[in-house]
This record gives sequence, C-alpha cells and structure tokens, in this order.
Amino acid sequence: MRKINEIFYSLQGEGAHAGTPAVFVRFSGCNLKCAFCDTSHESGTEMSDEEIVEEVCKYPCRMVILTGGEPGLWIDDALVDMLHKAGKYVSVETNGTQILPEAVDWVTCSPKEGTILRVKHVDEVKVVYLGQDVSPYLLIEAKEHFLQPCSCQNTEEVIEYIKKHPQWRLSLQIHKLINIP
Ligand SMILES: C[S@@+](CC[C@H](N)C(=O)[O-])C[C@H]1O[C@@H](n2cnc3c(N)ncnc32)[C@H](O)[C@@H]1O
Ligand SMILES: Nc1nc2[nH]cc(C(=O)O)c2c(=O)[nH]1
Ligand code: SF4
Ligand SMILES: [Mg+2]
Repeated sequence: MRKINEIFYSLQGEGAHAGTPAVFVRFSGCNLKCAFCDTSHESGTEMSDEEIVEEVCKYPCRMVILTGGEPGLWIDDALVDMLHKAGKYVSVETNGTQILPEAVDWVTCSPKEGTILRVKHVDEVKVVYLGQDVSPYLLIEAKEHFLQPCSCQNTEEVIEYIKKHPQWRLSLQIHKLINIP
C-alpha cells in the first residue's frame, strides 16, 4: 500500500512537457521542508498498486506524473512496471535526493540547496530560482535546464538572469496562470 495525497487529471504545467495532458499521482510525505513549497501533501489515503493504476486508467492520456511530496521515497519497480503494462509513460518529479527505479521514462529533477543528489539519470533539471547560485546545477547532465519563478512572483528577475546566462530556459507554472490544477 502507498499513501496517496491526490490523483488528478490536468496538463503538465512545467518544464519541457508543459501543455501535455497527464494524470498526476501525488504521494504523501517528503524528506525536505522547502520554505517555498507550494504543495500540502501530508494528508493521504492508503491505496494498493491495483487501485492506483485503476484510478490512473480512468483518464485517456498516456502520461502519468508521479509527484508529491517526494515520490523517490515511495516508488519502486513494481509500480512503474504495472503502469507500463497499462500502456502509460511514467514521468517523475523529484528533488533528486533518492535513487529512482531505472525503468522510469522521464525524470524531472528539481535540486534544492544544501542537499546531496543521488538520482542517477536526469532528463530535465528545473530549479526554483530565488537568487541563489544556480551555476553548479548546469553540471547535471540533462536534455534541458530550466529556471522556474517561485509561485509566479519573480518572473522578471528570472528572465533577466536567463538573458545573461542563456544555457537556461524559462519554465512558467502555466497551470497557475490559467487557473487549472
Ligand atoms: C511540489 S514538488 C514535488 C516533487 C519533488 N518533491 C520536488 O521538489 O521536485 C513539484 C515541483 O514544484 C516545484 N515547486 C515547489 N514549490 C514551488 C513554488 N512555490 N514555486 C515554483 N515551483 C515550486 C518543485 O521545485 C518541483 O519542481
Ligand atoms: N498542472 C500541474 N503541473 C505540474 N507539474 C508539476 C507539478 C507538481 O506539483 O509536481 C504540477 C502540478 O501540481 N500541476
Ligand atoms: S522537496 Fe518538493 S515536495 Fe518536498 S518540500 Fe521541497 S518542493 Fe515541497
Ligand atoms: Mg505543483
């Protein structure tokens, strides 16, 4: 059984897949307590993998986004295999502190200051920008490196930084701009 905070159908709002319809599976619980975290994930219901997959399959899209909380604490090969057998593409939103199942199709790593990265394979890096030194995160091998404004509040600052450091791309949280989950 796994503790699930919510399962909902929306569009990926962030990063390289922004705009793609996806079912979000939000796991309860995290190993970090980021002051800026925009998600209350502590409450949850225990669900079996069969129940999780059944709920996911109520929606017609292929992409499933495992998030939280920190999904890296809670997911394993068995769940990823079951989602694959149901025909799904499995994407994970992680803070990067945990080793993930290798079969995951897409890893979005959002590293946090003062943590040690244990994730082995990263497809995109997506840093919440608050004026910190983000240059070390360019050394993480990935297809794309995104900076994301914090709660859409410092977009100008992020744009100015990216124009000076064009290795980065802007990730807007479009779901917050268009008021969808
Ligand atoms: C709620 S976290 C859950 C997954 C994982 N714990 C992590 O931090 O990547 C999902 C994404 O939202 C980002 N995020 C959290 N709070 C934010 C905020 N206030 N503004 C912008 N992005 C935020 C995180 O950095 C992460 O990329
Ligand atoms: N629409 C939408 N896109 C998202 N991308 C990552 C999210 C997350 O909380 O992990 C998220 C979210 O909460 N909503
Ligand atoms: S690691 Fe992710 S879920 Fe955990 S507190 Fe930070 S932003 Fe929130
Ligand atoms: Mg979110």
